[in-house]
Amino acid sequence: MTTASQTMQGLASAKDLFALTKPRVMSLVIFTALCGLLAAPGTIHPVIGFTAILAISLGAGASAALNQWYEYDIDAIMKRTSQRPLPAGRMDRETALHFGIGLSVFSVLLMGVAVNWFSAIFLAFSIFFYAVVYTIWLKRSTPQNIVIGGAAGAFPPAIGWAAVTGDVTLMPVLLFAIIFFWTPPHFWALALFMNSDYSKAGVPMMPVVAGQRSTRNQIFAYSLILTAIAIAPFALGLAGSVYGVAAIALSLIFCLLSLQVARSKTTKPDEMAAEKRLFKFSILYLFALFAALVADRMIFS
Ligand code: HEM
Ligand SMILES: CC(C)=CCC/C(C)=C/CC/C(C)=C/COP(=O)(O)OP(=O)(O)O
Repeated sequence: MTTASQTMQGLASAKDLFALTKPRVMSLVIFTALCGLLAAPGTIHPVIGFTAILAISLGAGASAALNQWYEYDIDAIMKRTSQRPLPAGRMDRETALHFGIGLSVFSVLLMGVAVNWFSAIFLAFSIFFYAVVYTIWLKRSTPQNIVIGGAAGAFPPAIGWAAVTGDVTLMPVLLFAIIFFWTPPHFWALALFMNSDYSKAGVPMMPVVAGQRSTRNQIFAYSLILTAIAIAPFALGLAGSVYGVAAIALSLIFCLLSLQVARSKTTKPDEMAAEKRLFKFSILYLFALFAALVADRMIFS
């Protein structure tokens, strides 16, 4: 007979399995994939489209579980991550590994069988990139970890696109590039005010290795590149004026906030209002830019 406490434990581990998928971060990953799918030319049956997004969501969640399986040691050291299921001792590593591998295989097979094998291979590559290239290889070895490894988070819109068309053209490459160049300002803004966590854990994030001044300048440089790429779809005639206006306005705010970060001299996390503002806005930026792309497609097609 199942006791009340066993039922509670069962529920708690289901909650922890869900937590292992980093649902809040992945919500934006999934949204960009959905926008890639909706912005692609051609049509997809709604059930197949839904299945593609489900497969991407499961694959992204699986890669996050594998990330935490490997990182249980540094997650235990950092205050922000210390309450995750593994470092908090609510789940063993083997469970996380089996969950991550099982879900990865299922998501790729689902994509291949129900949608197309090009998208499935693309999804498998993204999972590999986040779990192995970023987490196992780069994160602990170079301050360029999030620049190169961040590519994993930039693939989903192109996977969504490929689910419809079966290929990748210039537009999904630009969508990839937008997220690729967005990731350093998004993450380094946070790394500036979370610097002590990363240095304590010995993770060579940019502010730890190159210092705050260099990181602030690089944030601004990446914001300028991001602006050029975000406007490119409009400038090249691949998106209409709704997207164009949104891209210009959002990127202008992004650059202004980055400039404030670049000009700030504070080294105290409590005083890093500009950095916190940029981090928060980075999330709104990507949501709004991709929403504008879909709105643009709906209006102009
Ligand atoms: C290597 C690349 C990236 C790194 C290192 C990174 C790191 C982080 C960290 C440390 C946080 C704060 C804590 C947390 O909620 O876990 C965060 C928050 C967030 N990230 Fe990223 N991120 C990256 C790429 C991305 C990408 C590609 C997306 C989506 C397209 C994204 C979306 C978000 C969202 C939505 C949040 C806020 C979560 C919340 O509200 O709690 N991130 N990111
Ligand atoms: C389809 C597919 C496979 C998508 C993957 C999407 C992806 C790579 C997102 C990366 C975002 C993310 C959770 C970064 C956290 O970095 P971290 O792990 O260094 O952060 P932490 O310090 O919070 O653990």
